[in-house]
Amino acid sequence: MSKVSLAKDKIKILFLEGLHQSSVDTLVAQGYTNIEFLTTSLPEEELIEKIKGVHFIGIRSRSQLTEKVFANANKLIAVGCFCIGTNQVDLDAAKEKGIVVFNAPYSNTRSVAELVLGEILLLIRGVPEKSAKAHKGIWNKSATGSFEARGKTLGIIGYGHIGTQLGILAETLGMTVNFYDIETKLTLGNASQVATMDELLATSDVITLHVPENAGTQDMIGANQFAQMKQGAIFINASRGTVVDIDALAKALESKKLAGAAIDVFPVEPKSNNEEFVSPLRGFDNVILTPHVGGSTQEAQKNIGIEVSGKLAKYSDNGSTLSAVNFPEASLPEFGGRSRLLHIHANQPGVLTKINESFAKHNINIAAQYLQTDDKLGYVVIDVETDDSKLALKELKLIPGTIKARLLH
Ligand SMILES: NC(=O)c1ccc[n+]([C@@H]2O[C@H](COP(=O)([O-])OP(=O)(O)OC[C@H]3O[C@@H](n4cnc5c(N)ncnc54)[C@H](O)[C@@H]3O)[C@@H](O)[C@H]2O)c1
Ligand SMILES: O=C(O)[C@H](O)COP(=O)(O)O
Repeated sequence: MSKVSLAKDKIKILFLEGLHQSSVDTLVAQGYTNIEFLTTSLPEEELIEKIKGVHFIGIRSRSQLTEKVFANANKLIAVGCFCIGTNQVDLDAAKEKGIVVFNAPYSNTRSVAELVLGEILLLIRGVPEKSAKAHKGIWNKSATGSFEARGKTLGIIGYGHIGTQLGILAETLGMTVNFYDIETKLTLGNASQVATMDELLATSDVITLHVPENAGTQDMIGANQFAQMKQGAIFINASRGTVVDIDALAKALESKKLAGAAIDVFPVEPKSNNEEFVSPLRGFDNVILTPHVGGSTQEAQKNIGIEVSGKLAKYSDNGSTLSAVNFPEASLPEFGGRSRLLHIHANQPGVLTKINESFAKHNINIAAQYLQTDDKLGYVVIDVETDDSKLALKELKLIPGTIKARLLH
């Protein structure tokens, strides 16, 4: 058989944003050695040039994979988001081109929960302000505005992986944990779900956000919501910058409605460590500002590298799309001595029948076949004898509705 599948060392991989070394090691250990590694994100125009000819791209939260970028991604097979959030990727545009997107849904959960827990303890004691004063030579030994976390109420908005883990940790400090979520959630520990966000805002001593960025969460906390909070409440956002109206937050701090805040994410974030951080929140001594480092621990980054590179390698090696965020999920067995073909098509009636008719016509024996669909896409995986694979690929490409057809091996 002449070789029509791509050798592993010909598969071009582009990693942006300084991924952990484990991301590279995991792929190299599986034979994928053609990796370009950049430490920064790229502006759209540069990315458009750079992505041409790339088969796999790995990013974190800063790289914007827009429709325009995907339109120029002539060889792209899959995207690895080496983080939780996938809002930086136009998932529909990727899907329309048959490009699978993976992420790491849990690997940095604990790191964010620990950071927020630490911030709660520091803010409730007024430590950031006292520390800032001490640095200026001001000795402010006083218990005014300084409290224990024990017995206080933590209000969590978004009770998902991070929110639940934080809730458990906060309970060990003796905090009462309430949460608001648009879904009815199984509560962990002694947490209580409240019916409305207004109720949560009005009853919490500390409010922390753990929602994703989407149309429903855009500016969900603004002047109206700050007005409903308790006088002297503490506010934390380590979710996404677009969730909070940052000018309204600055006003709530200026007016002393809030006793303090910790903010890790911003509506506009510097593209690299060389760019200045500009924000109306600079200069408040009672505000902890961190440069989007909620998930930036050695443990999280190492695990994310192994997890997401592992998913990319598995998709490349055997077609598994398990835990893809924009694609029908298929968990597939190994294909032994045969060849495996992948066929991604628009989910319209009759595609599988046409494939099977075409293979029958050409006497291509199907050893195994798997089909997964969602509202837009159909994903068929077919194992055939290696001698038939080249013809099978040619026939697959002719099926109406085909978005991508590939021979894995
Ligand atoms: N600062 C960081 O470095 C960092 C690290 C990891 C994750 N994040 C952000 O944190 C977010 C949450 O992470 P997660 O793993 O807990 O996600 P998750 O998907 O497990 O949980 C999100 C929860 O928010 C709820 N939700 C969605 N819309 C809501 C709304 N309008 N009101 C109330 N609840 C709503 C969902 O039902 C879900 O329970 C991520 O989407 C990501 O953007 C930031
Ligand atoms: O979505 C996430 O996991 C966090 O926002 C972390 O993003 P980062 O990898 O860019 O730090």
